Amino acid sequence: MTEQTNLEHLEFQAEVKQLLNIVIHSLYTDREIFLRELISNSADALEKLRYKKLTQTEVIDEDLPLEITIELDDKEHTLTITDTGIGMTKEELVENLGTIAHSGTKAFLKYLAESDKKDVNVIGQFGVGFYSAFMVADKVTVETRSFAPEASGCVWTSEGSGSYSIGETGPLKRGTKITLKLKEDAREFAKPDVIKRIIKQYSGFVPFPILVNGERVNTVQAIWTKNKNEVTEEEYNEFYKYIANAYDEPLLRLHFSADAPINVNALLYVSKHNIEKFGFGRLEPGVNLYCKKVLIQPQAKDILPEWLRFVRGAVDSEELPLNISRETMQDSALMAKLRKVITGRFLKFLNETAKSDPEKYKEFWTNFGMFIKEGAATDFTHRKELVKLLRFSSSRAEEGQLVSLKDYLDRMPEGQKEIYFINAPTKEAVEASPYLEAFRGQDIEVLYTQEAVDDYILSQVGEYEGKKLVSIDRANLEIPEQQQPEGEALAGEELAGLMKWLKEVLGDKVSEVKESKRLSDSPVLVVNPDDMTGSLQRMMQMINKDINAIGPKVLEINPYHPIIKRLAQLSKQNDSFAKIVVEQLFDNALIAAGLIVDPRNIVQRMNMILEKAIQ
Ligand SMILES: Nc1ncnc2c1ncn2[C@@H]1O[C@H](COP(=O)(O)OP(=O)(O)OP(=O)(O)O)[C@@H](O)[C@H]1O
Repeated sequence: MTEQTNLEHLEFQAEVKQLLNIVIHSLYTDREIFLRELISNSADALEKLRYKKLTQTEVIDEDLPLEITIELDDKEHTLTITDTGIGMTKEELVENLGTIAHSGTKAFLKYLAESDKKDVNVIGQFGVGFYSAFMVADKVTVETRSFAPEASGCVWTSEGSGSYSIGETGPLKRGTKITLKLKEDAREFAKPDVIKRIIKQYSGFVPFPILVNGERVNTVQAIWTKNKNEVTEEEYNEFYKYIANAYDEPLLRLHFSADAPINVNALLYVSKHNIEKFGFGRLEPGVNLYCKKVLIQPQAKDILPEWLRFVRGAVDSEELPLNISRETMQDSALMAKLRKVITGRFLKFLNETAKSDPEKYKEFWTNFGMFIKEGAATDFTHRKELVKLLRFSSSRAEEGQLVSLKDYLDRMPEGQKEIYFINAPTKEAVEASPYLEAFRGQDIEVLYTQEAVDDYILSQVGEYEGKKLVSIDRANLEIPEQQQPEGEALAGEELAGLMKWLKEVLGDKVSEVKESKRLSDSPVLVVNPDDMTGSLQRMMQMINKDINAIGPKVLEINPYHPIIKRLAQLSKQNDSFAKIVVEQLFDNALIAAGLIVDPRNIVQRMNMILEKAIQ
């Protein structure tokens, strides 16, 4: 090791410390994945260097071969991995390996806190793979020299506990060398046979030579250009592990080739985990673009629409020019054609999976449904296909069962003209709400949407197979009339008088008060005079931080309900307590609609009502 000067001791950022603590003290099932993480970092560094050379940036040690070498010393118990990649400057070292917590650090900690499996092995997918070295080493030394001609060599060392030191060093060749002093219980990782096996298992597809004690161990195979029957299940899984930086098997896989309208070979995967859900930030696209097996662009942005950024894999087309630049790629007609073919094929594949393996599709939907919704909300071109992939809970579905629009249509009674939905963050809440009363009585199915985006999509789509999609919190809902409840209803002038008085008491909060044809048990209900469903309004309340940002409602009243009948009497004297009751009824109805209501008013009013009740 070279000599170090100007050594500085620095503390790891708090979340990095926490992460290291977990990594060091966890029990692992697959700690050998540390090697894949380090190799993958080296391969990235080499890829970046290759691109620099391609774009004519000046790099030092230009003739160094692009490769990864691993030296094992079974006596000293060390493993050293060296690459001739892009290297790091001192500032980059500090930023990348210590002081700054990347979004992945937080997301990984959150994942560990929330996941039942407490699976440290997924570390690579959170972009903090380097730290996995501390699973097997009690000391890690990084010597590195950036490609930039003016940079100098630097050394970083740490024992993983709290701090690291960093300093400059004598002349180094371009690239990065990482030395692991292996823990006593990890000494097997200095044995060539063990290391060669791990490389074959996880890193067989790394597109740069990997040499172990001088012997080349990986042979790059472009399995995506082969016929399906020439590729084994194992090879598929290995390639996935390489391309997705994963340690487990994929959830879904699609391998296809086509000649028209464009030549393409594609091998695409969906992982089992969706790390964007854990606050990782936006996933980066994960499909590499090749031309005749030569990598043209890693993680190509334009090969798939944004909302398919969770897909991992390889796309190869003979028709792409080798020297295509990122800029020309963006607006090339060729890329647009490729994107169309691949997206169409992938959507078809998802639909087929939903039919042939509903359980698997459900798992996909639970983890990745958010991307399908994003697509349905933003991608007009593919909306029709995406809508078929949407799933909902429903008034007819059992707990955990999911329903598609097609399922709904298939069992809809003859004569029903519309498809009904209501926003329901939870099934329990909506099933206790007044909106369902009329539907329950008539056994008409209602789909439950979960998020505002669902309502947005359904209102944008407007109809499915010729049937209008209607939110049941709309004012002008045409449902068959309810069977009349028993007893006498308020009617005629008394009813008209009450409605007029209610409008006066509630003022601008309501645009209209009318007799309800859909209530059986509840006294009142608020409905929306326009297309803004309750969930969209709730979103507006949150965005504007204003609970009044909901616009006027239509108040429907149940003329059979005792509260309504009693109010009719009290309204004649313009009773002040009755007004309080009305305000409270209205707020109760807003709560039933899932809207946010000022709790202070409610509590104050409730206390007044209680006081009166126990007099
Ligand atoms: N061999 C290397 N050469 C150059 N830079 C490196 C090397 N190893 C790590 N780095 C830098 O350190 C950063 C952090 O590495 P780390 O493995 O923790 O995360 P990552 O590489 O961004 O994500 P992933 O774990 O998914 O590969 C990298 O993004 C890279 O900039």
